[in-house]
Amino acid sequence: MKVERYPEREQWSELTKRPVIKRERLTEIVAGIFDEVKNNGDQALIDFAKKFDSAEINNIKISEEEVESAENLISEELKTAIQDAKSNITKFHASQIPTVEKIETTKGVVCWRENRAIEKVGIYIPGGTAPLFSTVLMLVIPAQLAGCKEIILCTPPDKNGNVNPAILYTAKLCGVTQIFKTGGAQAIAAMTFGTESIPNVYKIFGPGNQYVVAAKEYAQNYNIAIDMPAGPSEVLVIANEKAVPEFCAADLLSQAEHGSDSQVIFLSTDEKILNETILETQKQLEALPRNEMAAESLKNSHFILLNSIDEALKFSNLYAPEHLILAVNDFKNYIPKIQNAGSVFLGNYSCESAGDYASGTNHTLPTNGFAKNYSGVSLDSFVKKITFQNLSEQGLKNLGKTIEIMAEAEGLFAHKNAVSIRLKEQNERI
Ligand SMILES: NC(=O)c1ccc[n+]([C@@H]2O[C@H](COP(=O)([O-])OP(=O)(O)OC[C@H]3O[C@@H](n4cnc5c(N)ncnc54)[C@H](O)[C@@H]3O)[C@@H](O)[C@H]2O)c1
Ligand SMILES: N[C@H](CO)Cc1c[nH]c[nH+]1
Ligand SMILES: [Zn+2]
Repeated sequence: MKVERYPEREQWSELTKRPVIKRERLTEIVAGIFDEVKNNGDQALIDFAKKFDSAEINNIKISEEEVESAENLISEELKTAIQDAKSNITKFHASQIPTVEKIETTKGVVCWRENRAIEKVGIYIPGGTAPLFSTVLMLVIPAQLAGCKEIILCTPPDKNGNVNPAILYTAKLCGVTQIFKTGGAQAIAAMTFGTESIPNVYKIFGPGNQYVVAAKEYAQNYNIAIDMPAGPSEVLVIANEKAVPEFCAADLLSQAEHGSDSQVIFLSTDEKILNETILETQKQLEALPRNEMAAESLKNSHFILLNSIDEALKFSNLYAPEHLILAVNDFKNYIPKIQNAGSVFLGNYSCESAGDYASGTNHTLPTNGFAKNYSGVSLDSFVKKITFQNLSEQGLKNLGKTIEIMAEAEGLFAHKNAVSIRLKEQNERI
């Protein structure tokens, strides 16, 4: 845990660096895994499961019986919670279904856009440090609402060769039937090339560790689209004198526990709140079960005292956090100043876990500064938008001259002629 008081602006870029493995090293590892999967298909996935997950598996595809029996392995309480979360996530994402609007740009010239769902999509569900069945909801619900025809799901096996029953239950609840036991870069490679068991897809979605993120980036060399770089979790909390240190510490730890390469940042304008939050973070860390990861992650994390909330927001926009918590009472005044963030939590009661599980927003979000240029997953991520236009005879007459002049100026006479030939015909007919 590093503490900085009023750092100079020149120090800010150092303070916004994430603890990442060298990109060249990651690409080298991922390229090797892609080659193996391309050449050896399912056998490579079986070998990688042994190497990386310590799992002996024979079949990559999870059988219907395995999926069916998962329902009996989880509590009724958990099933109800998953269904509650599903309902909110569905409500929020259904509200993103666009309506088609036809626009007459010039009299007789009508343009519009229609959505078409991406036909084949691959969903990655992380399973290394925690079985993230909540991510199944976050990805399959918008895929189904968008109308994707084929949705396949890959997730790593545990060391007994099994997949957590909550992942299987949630997948079935959301209507996914093709589930495969493979994780990491090899799962991304399998969805890129296809194997004997796993179909290839057009777009790959889902968060994961640095290997998964690098693999998704690499998959783009093979004409595969991806949602975004959604890597190790991060949160930045901005707190003033009205913040509650216990709440801030709990939020910081909630993201720190995701992995040793997660990063949490605390910015405060109040020395007392800063000091109390540091103490509270230590105290809550000690009381946390399975706290090794959070303890490691806190070593990469910064607690920083700044002069004002405006200054904190400038820092935050430079950092571009996956999650931003504004633990200030007058948060409304600051919303317009937020430029770069994946998802924002306003006020003392908007804990980040709400967005992780059940408020309705999507938790698959850009990390590592990519909130500067990417959005989190939404219904839009699962659709392509096709533009349409219809020009009436009169419409082309109205716009034709403009097109002809521009085409001629670009030296593209065939373009010009496509208009002229029609207008000539029109004139001759009149
Ligand atoms: N940004 C987001 O939206 C978001 C959402 C949820 C989770 N996350 C993040 O997802 C990550 C999940 O990571 P995870 O590790 O728990 O699960 P994971 O499923 O992403 O990765 C596990 C896989 O990593 C591979 N792997 C592990 N060590 C390797 C090595 N040395 N070389 C090559 N491959 C290796 C293995 O194949 C293993 O199956 C966490 O960092 C979490 O913070 C991010
Ligand atoms: N915080 C993660 C995104 O960074 C999502 C998650 C899933 N389960 C718990 N948390
Ligand atoms: Zn989380």
